[in-house]
This record gives sequence, C-alpha cells and structure tokens, in this order.
Amino acid sequence: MKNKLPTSPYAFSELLARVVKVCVLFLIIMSCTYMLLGMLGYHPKDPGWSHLGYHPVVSNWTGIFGAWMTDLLFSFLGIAAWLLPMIILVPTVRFMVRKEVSLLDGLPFVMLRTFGILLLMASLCTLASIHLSNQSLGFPFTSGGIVGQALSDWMVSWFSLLGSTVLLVTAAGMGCTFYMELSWDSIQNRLGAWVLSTYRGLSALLSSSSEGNNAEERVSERENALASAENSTTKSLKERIRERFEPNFNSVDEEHFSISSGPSLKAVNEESASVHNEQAPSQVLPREDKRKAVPPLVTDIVKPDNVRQETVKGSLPIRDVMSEPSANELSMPPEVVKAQSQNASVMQASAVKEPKKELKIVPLAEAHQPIQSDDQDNNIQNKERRPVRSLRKIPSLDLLDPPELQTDHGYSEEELEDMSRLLESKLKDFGVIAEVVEVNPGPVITRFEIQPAPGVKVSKITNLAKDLARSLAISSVRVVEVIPGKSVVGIEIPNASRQMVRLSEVLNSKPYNEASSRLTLGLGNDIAGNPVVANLAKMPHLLVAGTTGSGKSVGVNAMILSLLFKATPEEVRLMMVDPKMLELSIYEGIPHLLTPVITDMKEAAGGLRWCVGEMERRYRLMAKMGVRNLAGFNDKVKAAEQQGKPLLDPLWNAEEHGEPFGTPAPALETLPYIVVIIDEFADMMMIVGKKVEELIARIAQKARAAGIHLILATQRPSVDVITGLIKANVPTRIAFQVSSKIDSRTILDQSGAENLLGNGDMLYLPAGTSVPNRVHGAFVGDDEVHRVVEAWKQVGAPVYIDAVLNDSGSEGGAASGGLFDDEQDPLYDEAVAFITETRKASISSVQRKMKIGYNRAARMIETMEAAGVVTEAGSNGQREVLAPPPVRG
Ligand SMILES: Nc1ncnc2c1ncn2[C@@H]1O[C@H](COP(=O)(O)OP(=O)(O)OP(=O)(O)O)[C@@H](O)[C@H]1O
Repeated sequence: MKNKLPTSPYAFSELLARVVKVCVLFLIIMSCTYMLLGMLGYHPKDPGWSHLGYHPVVSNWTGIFGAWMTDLLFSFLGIAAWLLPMIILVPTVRFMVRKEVSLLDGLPFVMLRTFGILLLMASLCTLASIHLSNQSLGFPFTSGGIVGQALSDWMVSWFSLLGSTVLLVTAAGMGCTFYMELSWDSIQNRLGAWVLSTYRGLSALLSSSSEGNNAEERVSERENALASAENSTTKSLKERIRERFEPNFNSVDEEHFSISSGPSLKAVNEESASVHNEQAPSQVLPREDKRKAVPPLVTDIVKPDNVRQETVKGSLPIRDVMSEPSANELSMPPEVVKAQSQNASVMQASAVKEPKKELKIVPLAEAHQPIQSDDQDNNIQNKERRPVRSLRKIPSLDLLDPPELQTDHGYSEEELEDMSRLLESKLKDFGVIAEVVEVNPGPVITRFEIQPAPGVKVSKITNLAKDLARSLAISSVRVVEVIPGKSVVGIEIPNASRQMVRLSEVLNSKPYNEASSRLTLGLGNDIAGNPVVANLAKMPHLLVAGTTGSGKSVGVNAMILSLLFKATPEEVRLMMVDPKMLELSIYEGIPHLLTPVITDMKEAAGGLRWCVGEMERRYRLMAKMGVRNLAGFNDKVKAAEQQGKPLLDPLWNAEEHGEPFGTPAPALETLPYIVVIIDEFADMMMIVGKKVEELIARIAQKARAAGIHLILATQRPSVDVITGLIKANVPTRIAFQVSSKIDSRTILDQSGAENLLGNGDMLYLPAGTSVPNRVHGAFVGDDEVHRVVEAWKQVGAPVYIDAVLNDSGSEGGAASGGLFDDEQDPLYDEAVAFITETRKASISSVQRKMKIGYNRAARMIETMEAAGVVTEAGSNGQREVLAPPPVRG
C-alpha cells in the first residue's frame, strides 16, 4: 500500500489547506483576467455605476457585471485602474507559491505591500488628474478618477502645480519601493546594462555600415566578444551551481539561476532555504531568519581561497570569475554581487578572448639606428691623407674620471609587459586606441613603440604627453612622432634609475677616436647607449639652449674638452666669451686661447669684429691660392713645406708693413680653426645691442670655409635672443630641457624639449634635418676640467693676438650702439684723405698708417663704404676707391 491517503486529521487539514490555496490562487488569477478583459471591452455608453447607460444592449464583452465593475474602477481610479489586475496578481502569486509561510508570518509583508499599493495608486491617479486630459480617454470623471480629482484639487491648492508634481513623483517612487521591495541599485544596474547593450548594438550597426572606420569596428567587435564571453562565463558558472544543486533542485526553474540577469543569489538563497524548510517543516522561519539561515548552506560550496588576485592591465587587481563567490559576496546584496561578477567576467573574458600576445622586447641597442657622425663618411679618405693624432703631445684621456660600473639592469620582462598594458589602457582612457608592438629598453629611457588604430592622429598622442606622464605617475613622457623606417609612434618613458654618461666613455669610443676632424665634439650617448659625436666643421655653427640647471654648462664643457683632446693650439684656437665670469674662466691660460677669456661685452663685440676681419683676410688668401676651404689651404701649405718650397704670402705688401720696398714676403703658415664660444649670448645681445646680431650673422654666413665656427649658448630661448637672423644662420641646434613648448619651438622649430629629463638630457638637431635625436649628455665635473686645463698649461702658454681686443677699449659708444657707425672718429677724416690719396682701401694699411687697432680701422672702411668713398669688398676682398683724391691747397 504505497500510496496511502492520509488518515490522520492533521494530514487531512494539511491537504485541504493546500487545495484551498490552489483554488484561491486560481480564482484570483481568473478574476484579474476578467477585470482586464472588462477594461479592454470598456465602452463609455454602457450602463454603469456612474450613469444609467444609453445602449439598449451592453457592448462590454464581459457583460453587464463587467461593464459596471469597469465603470466603477475608471470612475474612482481613472487610468490608474489599468494597474490593478497586475497589482493584485503579482503579490498573490508570490504569496501562494511560497507555501510554507503562514498568513500570520507573511502579514507584515502584506501590510507593507498594501501600503505601497495605496501610495502608488493614489499618487498615479493624482498625477494623471493634474497632467492628463480626459478628452481622448473618455473616463466617467477625470483621467485620474474621483480619487485623483479630489487629491489633485487639494494638493494644487497647497503645493502649486510644480510642487505637487514633485511630491507625487516622490510618493509614487516610495509606493513602488514598498510594493516591490525594490532595490534601486538593481534598477540602476538593469538600466545600465540596458543602456550598454543598446550602445553596443548601435555601435556595431554603425561600424558595420561605415567602411574604413575600423577603430570603432574593433572596439565594438571586442565589446561584443566580451559580452558573449561574459554570457558563456556566466553559463559555466550556472552549470556548476546546477551540478551542485541538481539532486535537490531538479524542478527549479532555470531562471532562478540567472547570475547575470536577475537576483540569482537571492533566488538560490530562497530555494535553498525552502530545502531546509522541507527537511524541517515544523521550523517555519520568518523571512529575515531565513536569510540568516542560508549562508551556512551556500558557504558550504564556497572556497574563498579560490579567489585569485591577478594583475592584468597594470596594477588593476582582477578577481578570477571562474572561482566561486566569496563569503564576503554572500553577505552583500545580490545586485552588488551581480555587478561585481559582471565586471569581473568582462575583464576575465577580455583576458580569455584576447590571449596575451608575446610582447616583442628588443633592447634599444639593437633597435636604434646610431646617429651617423658627420665625419664617418669621410673617414677612409681622410685617414689616408692626415694623421689621426697630432704629433704634438695631447694630454691623455686618463685625466677624465672613468665611467661608473652599471649595476642597474632596468625593468624586468614582466614589468615591461605590465607597463605596456598600462600604457595601452591609459591611452584608451584618453580616447586613443593603440597597441604596444615593441618595447625597447635603454640605459636612461625605455621606448614603447605603439601602433595607433587607423585614423588616430599622432598629434593627438603628442598633446597627451603631459597627461600620460601624470596618469602613469612619472616625471615626463616624450612622444616621438616619427621613428625613421617605421610606421609606429614612440613613447619614451624614463627608467626608474638613470645611468650617468661620463665624458671619458664617449671620448674613448671608436667614433671619437677615429674621427679625423680636429673639431670633433663628444656630445653623449644616444637612447640606445651608442656614443654620439658631431663634427663642428660640418655644423658649421651651433646653438645650445636650455633652461637654467638643465645641463648646458656641463654640455659646453664637454664640447670644449672634446676639442682639447683632439687638437693642438696650432690646429684649433679658441675665443671664449663669458659674461657671467663664471663658467669659462676656468680655461684661462690654456695655449689654445686667442685672447684671455672675454668677460667685458664691449671687448666681446671687438672680438667678433676681429673674426670678421680675419674671415675676410682668409678669403683673400684662399682666393689667391686657388683653394676652396681652410683644409685645402693648410694641405697646400704643408705639401709645399714638405717639398722644401714653402709658399710665400701672396698678400704681402712691404710698404704696408713699413718694410722697404722689395722686402721678400714671409712664408705662409698653416691656419688654425677658430672656435668662438659664447656662454651667455643673451647678455651680449642685451648689452651691445643689434650690432652683435649682425656680426654673428655675418660670421655665420661666410665663416665656414674660413674655418671660423660659433658655439652660442643661452638659457633664454626667447625670440628676442634667438632671432630669426640668428636662427637662419646657425643651423645646428641643441635643446636641453626647457620650460615650455614655445621655448622648444624657438630652438628646434618643434616641441619636445619641454619633455626632456634635465641633467644633460638633450635633443640634437643636425643642420638640414627636421627629426631631432635624443642624446643623454656626457657629464664632466669641474675637477676633470681643472685637470685637463692644468695639463695643457704645462704644454705651453697662450700666444694672444693683441689686435683682437687692443682698440676695443676706445670704442666708447659701444653700449649706445655707436660702436661702428660714427664718422665722428677724430681720425676718420685723416683716414679718408689717406685712402683717396694712396687709392688703396685696405684695412691693414689704415691700421698701420693711423696706428690703430684692426677693429677701428675696419669700422672706418665700412663707414667709408656707407658714405660711398670706397666700394664694397669684391670676391678677392679688394675695394676700389671711388672718391677723388683731396685737393692740396
Ligand atoms: N650630462 C649630465 N649627466 C648627469 N647630470 C648632469 C649632466 N649635466 C648636468 N648635470 C647635472 O645638472 C646640474 C646643472 O647642470 P649645469 O650647471 O650644466 O646647468 P646649466 O643649464 O648650465 O645651468 P645654469 O644656466 O644655471 O648654469 C649639474 O650640476 C649636474 O649635477
């Protein structure tokens, strides 16, 4: 007798209760359906509670009862009546299916919901009465019914139309919350999910329709992939929970387990609770207690240890969604758990969907093309022609401090991988879709080569340099727009610890040692650690600028020492101008100096003027010798010496030198290169004025062939110092760190120097190029400079050329701009008389005749040229005298 009917009164009453419950449920469902049909079939002319009716027959499908009932509902509630069937049905069904809860236990909840219903209905009726016209609706009274009408009249008189609306919407929200036991979090989540899916759908639609917009297409594809991966992840989690619960929950509806789309955990909790309850019906728990009772059951399947922290995309910790929910999560509201699991699954899915690509890590030493030294192409021919080292004793490079042992090995592969992902994600935050395709670690910086998505402008990335630096929490980021030979953009990020480049390292390198030019400068190392040397003879003039403390003076010192380790005083002579009386005074007394280090700006102008005169003399000499440059001239002189037939000075004029007519000309000697180094060139511009700019421009235009070169340094890279005239004539530039993009543009005609690291980090822009090379400047300390200076002083004392400065002191009006243009020189008239008489317009003859310095004589000749007394110098440097000789009375 397996299926015995219950015989005890307890068993019968239980059966009866169950049957009654089902019947009541059925009745309520049918009543609500009837109500709904009645409302659908409503006709205003049917008889009803509010009127007798005009139709002989009732039109409502539900008969006269239905017509009456509908009329009653619409009369009282207006449009809100439509909600009634739903409002009755939903809680009833919920109450009925939860079979274990007695009416008494559920009473507080019923009351709460009822209160919610009343609040919701009343506020909806009133809102409808206030804002909806009844004309098209045709309800017996108003669109909000009698209830709405009464409440709206009262509320508007007290709170005005706007105030009532605000209050009613609030009341409706509250009613809804009570009625549905609603969590606004969950609404927010659902709304968010809906907006997201709509956006995905739309963007997928748009991207598929617009060809060429591949960037968006990739995003939307990726997002869709993430979404599907998310679903699949959710599903697998679903399946795993199902496996756990299968024996107990065979009949439980699939949707109760929907982790990502509903209050899944809550459903699981409730269902788990009911399992407990079935095991002990006698222990019916109120709802709150049930919740407390659930965790032990569920924690039973949770392994909190499985929660794995993974660092993907930099420092973002992501929980592995494949692990089961943590105990913590179980105490959270289900919506929060859902949101977290969604986030985590999206991230996990991205990791699953996009398997980590092997990041290509190529050290800069291999990836970076070393900067070609100007001298290197000529090396082979030059080596045959000239000895690489001068016979004269040049101090040993041992005087310099040796390079330090490099102990830092930079970033590990893992760190580089993480940084790449972080960089990608930060770029994405700023709206730039790009992929790191290669990483090049170097000794000072690491370069990330990124491939931007099609359509991304490189200027957008450049403009993000500062924001990127901030968001990556590093001092600076430099964007390299063009990497020769590649289609990628470079992002240069400083290493945590920087390796110092020592001058000894650069000067001991092959490129410096093999360079034949006596004007080879060791600048530092490139980003890959290769030495960078440059030939000043090819530059042929150099402008160095950078903010104070950026490493300019150290850089200039490194250049001067490069010259001192390469050339003897016979090969290179130096003129140093140091308005600050600080930086270059250290070189006082070395044999290379043409004059003592110039600190007086008037003398500096005189020095420049001497250079102009020397330049013109050299041009004349070269013209006579039929050579095109100083190297050619020196070669010819040396060759003649070696053959035992020294060449005689072709410009020799015995009379001019006060020698008797017929005195043989002296033999020609090789001419040294002259390098003029001006440490703070802005000061000179300020003190002496425009004339300096003109002189510099004049030297810069012509001096290359004559072997005269300028190195101009300034800490004020403004347009009044680095003028258009100077920029046009000084084509090679070095920018150390500057404070703004504008300063960088003034120096290099492009931004970038504002993102340098300081401490000798520089951008070197060779003449005729537009892509600057980043160089980490060579460091040389003051004590090293001292040692080299002392060594040279031991070799010999300087032979100063007095003419360079000897008459500059008499140029009283220099500061006022009257340095070169006064006809008021007391000797001017005498000089004009002398020239027009002898018909020889030569500076040296005026110099000798008047017993004045070169500068003053040259100035007089120029004034005569301006006055039309003499012509301008021809290609051979000669001038014709135009004015007639003075009339002798
Ligand atoms: N190549 C380098 N490597 C490492 N550190 C350097 C380098 N060059 C300069 N520095 C550091 O920067 C400091 C400032 O350098 P320097 O005096 O050359 O700057 P500056 O631009 O000439 O400043 P100012 O215009 O005020 O004289 C130096 O004392 C040194 O510590």
